[in-house]
Amino acid sequence: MNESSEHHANESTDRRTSEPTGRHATESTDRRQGGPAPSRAIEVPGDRSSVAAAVMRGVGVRPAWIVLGGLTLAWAVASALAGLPTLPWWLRYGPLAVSLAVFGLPHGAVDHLAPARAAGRRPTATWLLAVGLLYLVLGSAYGVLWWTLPVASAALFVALTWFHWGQGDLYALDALGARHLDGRGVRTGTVLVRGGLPMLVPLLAHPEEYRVVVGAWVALFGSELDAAWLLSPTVRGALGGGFALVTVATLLAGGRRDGDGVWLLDAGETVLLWGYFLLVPPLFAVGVYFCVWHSIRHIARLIAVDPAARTAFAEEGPLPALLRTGRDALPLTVVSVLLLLAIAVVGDIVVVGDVTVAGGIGTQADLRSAAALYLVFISVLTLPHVVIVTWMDWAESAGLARLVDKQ
Ligand SMILES: CC1=C(/C=C/C(C)=C/C=C/C(C)=C/C=O)C(C)(C)CCC1
Ligand SMILES: [Fe+2]
Repeated sequence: MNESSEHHANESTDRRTSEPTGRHATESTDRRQGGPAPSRAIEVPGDRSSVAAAVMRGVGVRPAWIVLGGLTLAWAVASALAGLPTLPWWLRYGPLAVSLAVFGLPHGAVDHLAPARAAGRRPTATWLLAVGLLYLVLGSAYGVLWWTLPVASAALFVALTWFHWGQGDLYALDALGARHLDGRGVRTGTVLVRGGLPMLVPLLAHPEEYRVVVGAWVALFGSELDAAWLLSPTVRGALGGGFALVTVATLLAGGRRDGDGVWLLDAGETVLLWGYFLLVPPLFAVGVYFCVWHSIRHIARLIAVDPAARTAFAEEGPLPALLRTGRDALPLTVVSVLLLLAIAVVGDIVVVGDVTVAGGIGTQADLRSAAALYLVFISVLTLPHVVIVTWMDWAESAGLARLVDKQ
């Protein structure tokens, strides 16, 4: 039996003995998805849902708490002692730069393998072709939209990220075995709250930086952002008050269903993220969150759906599992970075051979445009990525799928 068919057999064992994130897969799901005959199956240590929960806890949750909790605390102490600290430019843009190679961009660079694995199948050329086509069609459509309607495209990017990052956290809570999310209302609220924390809360406390960042996206296409109304204290106050109400209502609704350990974790994370995004300056805060929170949680999911990485985690621990997934992500991460560089050179954002590049990108304006180009590039990749992740939710009967399927 070659390596990949062996993995495939492992997967079928897991599918029969447990559920994707704990609950809904049955043998009939397996058959519907065309799983192979179970008789050749080889045991993976631990069933799929318990390994998935352990990966999510150890890889997805704990490091995120340490980093974001530490930063929030450090920021609170520093502001109390010395007034509001300002970040040097390299630190402000640092996390975004790091996300090009570590966790951030790579978390989407396994999209060509992940949907097949989530469905309990082996990725084949047909899967790769389908994912490639999806990226080509949706990515170019969004690229054209940026050229024609930059401001609407910027709004769509924030909305899409709100949805996608909320969807990611909902899945993570499911993987941890949440029982308090067993209802449509509380699940919708959770997507809204978890996505709104990184997308709305920075606007409440740091409107000017928010405007500058989004303004730089549309400026790439020769447009200007006229968002004075959105930045006014009245509008921000109303948005913040409304969002705080939704946050409290969602947590209370969950707590009434089941105030167990995962509910406590959910409430703790929600409070942590409120504090983090209120205190820490947006570009840095969102950059760190993107790498350490959203992306690592998705990577934990990627480990759990890949029989080989799951076995590596169960037998050898998190690092070998992360390395396996990292290896899967490497080729398309390299292709994406090269593509981004090519676009930057063609679009005159980064002038290769210029002294400003040799000594680090020169001015603040250059840096701002480079970061804007990177974020617009991410937005184009995010549209198909969201389709893939939503599809995975359905394949695993988790996350968003349980919002629609279940009351
Ligand atoms: C940087 C930044 C923003 C938006 C970032 C976005 C929208 C990032 C999306 C990343 C995605 C979708 C990654 C893939 O999963 C804000 C909040 C507008 C203002 C503050 C700084
Ligand atoms: Fe993602």
